[in-house]
Amino acid sequence: MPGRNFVTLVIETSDGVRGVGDATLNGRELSVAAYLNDHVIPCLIGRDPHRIEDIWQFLYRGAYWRRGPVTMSAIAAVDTALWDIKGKVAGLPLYQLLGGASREAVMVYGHANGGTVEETVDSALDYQAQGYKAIRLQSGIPGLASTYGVSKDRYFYEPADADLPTENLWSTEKYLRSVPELFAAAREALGWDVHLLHDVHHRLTPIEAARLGKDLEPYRPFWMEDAVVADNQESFRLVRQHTTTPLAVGEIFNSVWDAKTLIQEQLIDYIRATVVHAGGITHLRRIAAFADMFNVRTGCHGATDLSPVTMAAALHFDLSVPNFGIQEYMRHTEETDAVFPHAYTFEKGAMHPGDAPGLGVDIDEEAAAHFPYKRAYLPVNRLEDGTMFNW
Ligand SMILES: O=C(O)C(=O)C[C@H](O)[C@H](O)CO
Ligand SMILES: [Mg+2]
Repeated sequence: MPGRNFVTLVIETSDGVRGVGDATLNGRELSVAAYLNDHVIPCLIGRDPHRIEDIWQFLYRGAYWRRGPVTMSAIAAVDTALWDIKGKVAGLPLYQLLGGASREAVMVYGHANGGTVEETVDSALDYQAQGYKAIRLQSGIPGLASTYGVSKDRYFYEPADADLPTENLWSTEKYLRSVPELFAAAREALGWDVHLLHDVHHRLTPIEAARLGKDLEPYRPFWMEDAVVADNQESFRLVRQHTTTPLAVGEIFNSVWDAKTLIQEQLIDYIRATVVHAGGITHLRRIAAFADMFNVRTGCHGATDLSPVTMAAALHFDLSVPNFGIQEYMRHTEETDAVFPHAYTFEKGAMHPGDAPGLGVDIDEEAAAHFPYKRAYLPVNRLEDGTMFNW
């Protein structure tokens, strides 16, 4: 694909109905492609495409080796393509099969970023002028050469940027000083009628995250995302004890088990698991239903490494699910949009999946063939003394 890699699965039934699914795992794309080609696709031939649940269980339980990003992204692609097929056969947009619309459209948040506070606020004003009701703020950190989330381009961001991983340097002290200043300046410039979000990208300890949450409270952020690494879900207890800043986590989760304690103990407010990395529509619905019992709302990951196929699937899910919170929206380039013609639309800070049967998105394989795979790694992060750190 232009500027980045996507793994797209196309399933065609014996009646000639075509479904598409996204299986992209940024920086590790070929592992999912191999899992699909070598282990999943042979099991699909000859099966009834309408038995979505049975096929999901077959691939999940049947593999014996459960979960993990590679397995769950591959299952997600199959599941998404099968829901697309079911919608097309029924002649209905997917959200109708999921229970129908629970709202008119879904609120999305855009990404404002810049090298300095001024640049980031300027970018946020631009998003506000475009009608966005929610904006994520990421700014360069004084004293650090480069930081995740801060793009060189105002609209398009692709962190998997090099043939071998780029190495960034990190300082928690410098970072913790800079974010409250950014939020203060943003509230001053943008006012209070817009939601402001921030992504910590797993870089704080629980007590550091607690401090940042408290420091941001006066600016009423919509959420603080990925405040700490969630491998140990209990870590969030400490953050939760100290701050009323809402917490979001889960873009790297691949099953409900990654979030069980977080949800059950109400340690988070938003679950960010999404279609492609969390087992497709079928499994994401299960996560959302569980979360709903504990007042946790959805906030699906929607960076550009999630293809327009995932974007469409997420929008159908978002429109139908009762406990929808917000949807991340990072627009794709025009070239990417041309390869994936789609029915979804953006208007006044909200999106709608459209009413085309199925997902309402397809891949133009001829156009895609002009953009061969090119290895691209996500960056890595080190502390200033050279210690490997979280990215
Ligand atoms: O969109 C976000 O919140 C991200 O953190 C983006 C991720 O870094 C990106 O999807 C990694 O591939
Ligand atoms: Mg994130």
